[in-house]
Amino acid sequence: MQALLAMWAEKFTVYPDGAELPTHHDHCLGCGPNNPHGHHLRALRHGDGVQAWHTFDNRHVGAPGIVHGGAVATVVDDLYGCLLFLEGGPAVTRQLTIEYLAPVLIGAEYRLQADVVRREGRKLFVAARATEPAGRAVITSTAVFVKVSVEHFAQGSPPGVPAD
Ligand SMILES: CCCCCCCC(=O)SCCNC(=O)CCNC(=O)[C@H](O)C(C)(C)COP(=O)(O)OP(=O)(O)OC[C@H]1O[C@@H](n2cnc3c(N)ncnc32)[C@H](O)[C@@H]1OP(=O)(O)O
Repeated sequence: MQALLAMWAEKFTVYPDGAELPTHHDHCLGCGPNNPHGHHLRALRHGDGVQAWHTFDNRHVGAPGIVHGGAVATVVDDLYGCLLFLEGGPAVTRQLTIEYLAPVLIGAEYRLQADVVRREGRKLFVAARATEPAGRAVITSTAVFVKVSVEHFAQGSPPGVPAD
């Protein structure tokens, strides 16, 4: 676990515009490449924010043909988690809101964008949206993240339980 946390701290560095951002870790539900239930999200720096193109598949279905709202929230939350790589240090979700404006469809590609709206002490106020290729927004979101030290995540590895 300590090695994982040390490796993770190195990910909070400078990324040029357009650069692909790292994953949180291999088994992250949002972006981990080795999580068989995961979304395998890949995010790029886009200006001062992040963007991703994402297609949900049948593992994330809610109503037939339509993505489960919780799966959408997972991806948006993780996209914010990628935005944190541009903020120099980790933070965690304290509040997440999603406006489901139109059904998100299985098999359709969406563009996701997330940006920091403002910083206030330990708090980051962020906003995101997912749009169809033609530009119509299907979801909008806001969230409050609170900055924490890397040690915050050591809570997730109680004695005797492997980190992954
Ligand atoms: C790099 C990370 C990977 C990201 C992966 C994707 C994101 C995630 O899934 S993170 C996992 C889910 N989230 C969590 O597990 C977080 C669980 N919550 C916690 O651990 C704690 O509540 C924590 C650390 C966020 C804050 O704890 P603590 O500092 O004791 O809280 P508290 O002092 O009450 O609130 C912190 C600040 O937020 C403010 N605040 C709290 N709620 C809100 C809100 N809804 N809106 C605005 N501000 C708020 C408080 O007023 C306070 O402000 P200030 O610093 O000015 O006093």
